Amino acid sequence: MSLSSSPSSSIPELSSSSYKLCSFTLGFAKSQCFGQRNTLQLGTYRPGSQNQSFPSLEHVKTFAFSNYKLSSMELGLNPVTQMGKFRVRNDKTSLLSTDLSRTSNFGYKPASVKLGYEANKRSRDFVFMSKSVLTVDNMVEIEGHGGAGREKSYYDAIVIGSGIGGLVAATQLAVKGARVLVLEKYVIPGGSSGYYQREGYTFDVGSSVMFGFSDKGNLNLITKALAAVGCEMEVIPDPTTVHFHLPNDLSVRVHREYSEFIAELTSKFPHEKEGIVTFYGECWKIFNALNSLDLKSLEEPIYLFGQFFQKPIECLTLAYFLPQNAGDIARKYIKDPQLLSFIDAECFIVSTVNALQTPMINASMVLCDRHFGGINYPVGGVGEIAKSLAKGLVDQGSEIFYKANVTSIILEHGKAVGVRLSDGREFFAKTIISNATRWDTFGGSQLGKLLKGEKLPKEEENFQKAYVKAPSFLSIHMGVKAEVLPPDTDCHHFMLEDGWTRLEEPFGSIFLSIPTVLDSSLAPEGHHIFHIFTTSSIEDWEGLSRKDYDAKKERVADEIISRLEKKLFPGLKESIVFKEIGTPKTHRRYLARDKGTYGPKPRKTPKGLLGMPFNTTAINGLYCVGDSCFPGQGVIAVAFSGVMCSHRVAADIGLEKKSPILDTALLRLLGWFRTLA
Ligand SMILES: NC(=O)c1ccc[n+]([C@@H]2O[C@H](COP(=O)([O-])OP(=O)(O)OC[C@H]3O[C@@H](n4cnc5c(N)ncnc54)[C@H](O)[C@@H]3O)[C@@H](O)[C@H]2O)c1
Ligand SMILES: CC(C)=CCC/C(C)=C/C=C/C(C)=C/C=C/C(C)=C/C=C/C=C(C)/C=C/C=C(C)/C=C/C=C(\C)CCC=C(C)C
Repeated sequence: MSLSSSPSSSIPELSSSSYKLCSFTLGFAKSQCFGQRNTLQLGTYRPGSQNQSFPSLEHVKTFAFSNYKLSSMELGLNPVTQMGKFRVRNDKTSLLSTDLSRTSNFGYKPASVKLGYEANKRSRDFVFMSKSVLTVDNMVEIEGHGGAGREKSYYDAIVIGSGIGGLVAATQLAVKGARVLVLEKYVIPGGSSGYYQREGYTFDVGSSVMFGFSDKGNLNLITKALAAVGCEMEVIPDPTTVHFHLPNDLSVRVHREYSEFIAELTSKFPHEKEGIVTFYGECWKIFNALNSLDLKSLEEPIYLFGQFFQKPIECLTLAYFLPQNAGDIARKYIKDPQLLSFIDAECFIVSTVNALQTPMINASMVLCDRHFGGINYPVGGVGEIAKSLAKGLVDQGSEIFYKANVTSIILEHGKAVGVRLSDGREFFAKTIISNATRWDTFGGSQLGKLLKGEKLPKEEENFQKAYVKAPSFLSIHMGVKAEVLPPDTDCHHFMLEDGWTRLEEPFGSIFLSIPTVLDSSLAPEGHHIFHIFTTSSIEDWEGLSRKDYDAKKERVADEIISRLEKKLFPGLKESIVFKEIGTPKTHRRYLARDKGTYGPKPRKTPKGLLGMPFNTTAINGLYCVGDSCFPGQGVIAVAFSGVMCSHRVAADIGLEKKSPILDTALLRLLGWFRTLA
């Protein structure tokens, strides 16, 4: 695919040749960092270079494969983080042996793969135990070289939680040379980007739509985060980001090719052709500006001023759009109410609010990345990303403990210095990074406050005034017989059949992902996965007896499935062979998120992203990362939050340049900006 990403061009030029990434899907193991599910064998960690900067040819891993074609695999490579060389070998350092010889609808047919692995990062030898295979059934409690008896170790940073935000912050710090400890309450990494397995199915816990996961540009933050710790993953390109099924029988496919998407949308709204091209063109202006920057912490003045100096036009473009929302900009160019509702739906699927409440920068990021780098699905499921990051972290000499429930943050003279676990263990570090939501970190509700006895800082009070918890989800994970899928069914669907007013109502719109359309290895032969979700608030599920709760789950799920059956998949109910229903209470329990919230949503119309807090907090030594930080919800968004957080923390612990005077001035200025939102 050739897309012009020139920062100055407002619309990319698109070639008709589409899926360059297709060639990635032939004959690879899932992740070149982490092992194949259930098949990881013992391997030896070899001593070597002490270089702790970003991986280079000298100190990244060497992989061995057999029976595959490698040439076009570029994911995870970028000018800064070259992945080293690949060579065929077959010796006892091999970690994987797997046969993935099944074919998906999208032509994915991996060959039999043998992956060898040899790393040279730290001076110590250690052996990967077979327990590093992370499945829910075969869980890990501690990864790395530490464990019991090391509780008083003094780390550079402790990260509470291993969502993608926490893992990116941790891995980025580790490659800068920091010694990091990640403490995860659950038994596997990933949080809402985790997975679970049942009866031969591998289900993604949350969304299967991965932005920022391509081999292009600067905004492929997930690819870059993996590459930084020497991992690259096999991906399957998704030809359609989402297929919308909307009121008045409006059906729109968001094709990977931008020109095809624009052609389809203008064919439905020919009278709005100019408005469509101009609105999406504004999005490209922002995307191209973002894509031209070297993304780091906006709270670090040396970097920020440096970017303004090097890319003044791009930075001013971003500063101009920072306080604006997508709906206002759409209304400048588009008048048709149905088309404006379509833009609402475009924004809703990534922000859970309409376009008038969605920051223009966030909308632009997703509305363009899906055509620029495209949406790519990781072979083996979304859970592979977190597993690879966790493995990469350990490879850097840092640690991750599972079943480690942090119940409080320890303060000394007002500074965060450590954490206490529910089993009484305490760990100490120079800095503490919380990947729990800001509500779970600071309180504001009765649940899970990590800063016990502390008064809510003014900044957090302001955050809670500006943002409320978005509702959670009802999710239905199903295994269905393959025959129920009409030919050429897309992977992701968004359905709102009755009327636009139901868009934001609980159970109003339905999200459906069928990841087995892309990767058939996730389900038993002849079957597909249906992952259905719809917004739902925890209040709807509280105060019920167990019997009533179970009955309500079945009833509500049955209604949702009936709607899908009626509109899209005749015979769906008959085809179900496995079904598991999760409510907001399930999300609260497994993701440790207050009310099971999907993330923050603005209480009223926001000033774009202006009011979103960054990573520093009012507590010295305490940082937040994840979706209650700038720029908000979404896997790529929290990955950016992780990148920003690691840069700010690295500067504060002396691993990056810093200027205390400029720091004070910038942090004050940013705090003042937030009060304007
Ligand atoms: N539902 C979806 O469609 C979906 C799917 C995947 C990802 N996402 C995105 O991921 C974003 C969230 O990512 P994130 O990185 O902010 O966080 P996250 O919620 O995914 O992960 C946080 C992790 O911290 C752990 N944790 C919380 N409190 C803890 C404690 N006290 N002690 C130890 N561990 C604790 C949790 O168990 C969890 O693993 C969401 O905004 C969402 O957009 C959404
Ligand atoms: C500092 C100041 C004040 C100023 C200055 C200026 C500047 C320089 C600025 C800058 C800025 C920046 C860099 C920014 C950045 C941003 C970003 C990166 C953003 C991002 C975002 C992202 C997002 C939001 C994403 C999201 C996503 C999501 C949520 C997704 C989801 C999905 C789903 C749910 C799926 C669906 C499904 C179906 C349909 C089935």
